[in-house]
Amino acid sequence: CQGGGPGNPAAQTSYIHGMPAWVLEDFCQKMDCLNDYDWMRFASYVIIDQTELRKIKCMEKTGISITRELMWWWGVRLATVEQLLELLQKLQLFRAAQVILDWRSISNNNNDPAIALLEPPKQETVSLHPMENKCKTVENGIGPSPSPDSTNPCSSSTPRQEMTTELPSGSLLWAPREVIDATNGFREENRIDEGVFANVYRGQRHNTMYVVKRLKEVECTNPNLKQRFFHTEVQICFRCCHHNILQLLGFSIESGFHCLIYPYMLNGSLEDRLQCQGGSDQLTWEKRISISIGLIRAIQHLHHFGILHGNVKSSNVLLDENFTPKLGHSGLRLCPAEKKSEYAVMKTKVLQASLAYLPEDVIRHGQLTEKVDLFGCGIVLAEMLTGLKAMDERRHPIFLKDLITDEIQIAKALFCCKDRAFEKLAAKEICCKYLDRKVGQLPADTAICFATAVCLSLRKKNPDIAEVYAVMEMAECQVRNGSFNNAPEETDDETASPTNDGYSGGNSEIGAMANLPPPLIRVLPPEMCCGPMSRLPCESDESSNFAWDPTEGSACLPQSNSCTDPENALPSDSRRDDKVDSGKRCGHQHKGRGENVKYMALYLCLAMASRTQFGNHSSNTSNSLQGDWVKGG
Ligand SMILES: Nc1ncnc2c1ncn2[C@@H]1O[C@H](COP(=O)(O)OP(=O)(O)OP(=O)(O)O)[C@@H](O)[C@H]1O
Repeated sequence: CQGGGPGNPAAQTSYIHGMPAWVLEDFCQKMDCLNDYDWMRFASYVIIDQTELRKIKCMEKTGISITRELMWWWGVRLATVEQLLELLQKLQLFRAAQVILDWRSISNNNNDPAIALLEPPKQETVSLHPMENKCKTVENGIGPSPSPDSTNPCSSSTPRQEMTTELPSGSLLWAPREVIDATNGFREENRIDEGVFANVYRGQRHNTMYVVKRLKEVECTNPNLKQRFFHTEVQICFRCCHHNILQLLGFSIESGFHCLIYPYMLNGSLEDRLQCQGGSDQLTWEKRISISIGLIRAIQHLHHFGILHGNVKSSNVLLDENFTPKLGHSGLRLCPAEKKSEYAVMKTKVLQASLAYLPEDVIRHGQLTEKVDLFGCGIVLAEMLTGLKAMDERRHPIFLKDLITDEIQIAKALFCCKDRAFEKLAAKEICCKYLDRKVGQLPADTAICFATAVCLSLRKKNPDIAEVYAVMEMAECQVRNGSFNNAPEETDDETASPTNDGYSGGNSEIGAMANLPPPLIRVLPPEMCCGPMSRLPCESDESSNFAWDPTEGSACLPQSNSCTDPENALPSDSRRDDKVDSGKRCGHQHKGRGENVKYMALYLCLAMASRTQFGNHSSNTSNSLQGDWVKGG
């Protein structure tokens, strides 16, 4: 907003979206006071599509300023202030026009022809009767006559009261009775789940399945909070019409219950499908990649409209019958939680539920930015890539985000800080160690693309969703163009050779990845596997090159062989069970992140040795280190 305040010049601002907030506020107030007829008449010039218009009009029931919504709709379509003034003039809505004129006059920009055309009214009185208003102004000669179209109410002697507050049938506003009928009176059998803020019920109406989210009574001192949450949710839903965003089909706000009605997504949540809840099949790699792309698109769309989601997590990604992802939403995250104490309870709940998807700084400062959504998206992508839960109390570390960020940190420490290539290295490491082996084979370059997208999403500084999208698109392209076996692998004896493993990617980004040194873990001595860094895979055969084997998912196998502790010998099929738990099996509790740092220096040395091996380092120390390690291994 260029205006910013009443004293600021506004001459350059010609788009509606550039109007200062105080002007818009005043304008909306004036417009919202209009009777239905006048308002609808104005709105129908702005939005021709009746469905769109109905959606906005519907929001009036929730207490939202419908003019603001209308202006938003028009504003994002780059409507100009001149167009708005012209329309106001045509419809003789002088009070509202005056607000804009006053603002424009501050900037001494009265040369504008659109403004010159519009004479402010001398005595405008707003009648509750639509016709009265219209005819009076014309009779008084205030302003030019509206265009003589057939719908002009003043052209007819009989006032037409076609505008009513009643919505056409199929309204988004459900009567409480309809909601109760659809959910069998909110019967327990219809309840799908209990979210943090709402109970979720399955419902049926006219042979269509719905999901009814009934908001819980929130333990909060502010009675308006629920109302506000509801409004935000409705606002987001109406503003965000996108293939990958869950559509709001209706709402009900009467009789003490607030319900939001959505389409029923046949395949439930992504979280449930990744964990094969109810015995569902594993999601194939194709599906996982296309879900990732859909999710990124949804977030991009929201951000494009200036909306932050704040609650991106796999349980909020719903899958329809074709496994098309639909991002569900929770407007609560839009509450300025840091400001008011009454949000405290909710804030705590939000954090508890979403810790696994939030970056550290947000947990500490509670500031919601676009970065937060991308971070959450990155964790969802990581869940799909690894098949690991975002939070697992039986695992160390509990949070998947820590697992991934540790890898990124380690890779970052190895490279010069400014070198972006560390993300590619981290991606490779992540694939080696944590790629979901239950799903079947995934070409190495595709897997690394996937993992790179995860790393890019978790960037601390300037993460770029477009970059994440581009990398995932690359992965999708590879999947579409190449054929690979997606069936879960039964045996683990097929090891890809470096020549046919997909690393020869030519000039592409993937090709660039191919030039990276193989995972650093290959130079770890076996005893390290049982040491505090036992979470890092190790390789017992020092003479072998790194060979990508998606069926194994790790270059360090067989882990049991390389451990000096015989108790750690695991049957091959139980190895993957919980890779991150391997330290425990080795008789060592996995160390916390702080402890990891202690070993970072050691790991760094190893890494330097590895880089030397690939011609990146010429230090003697490193050379000798490398020699020692390789010999030692
Ligand atoms: N439209 C839908 N179709 C099918 N299942 C749904 C739908 N919406 C929600 N669910 C199911 O209900 C669960 C709970 O949804 P809900 O969005 O209320 O809670 P949540 O995402 O776990 O938490 P939060 O309240 O923080 O968003 C989902 O994980 C999903 O399994």
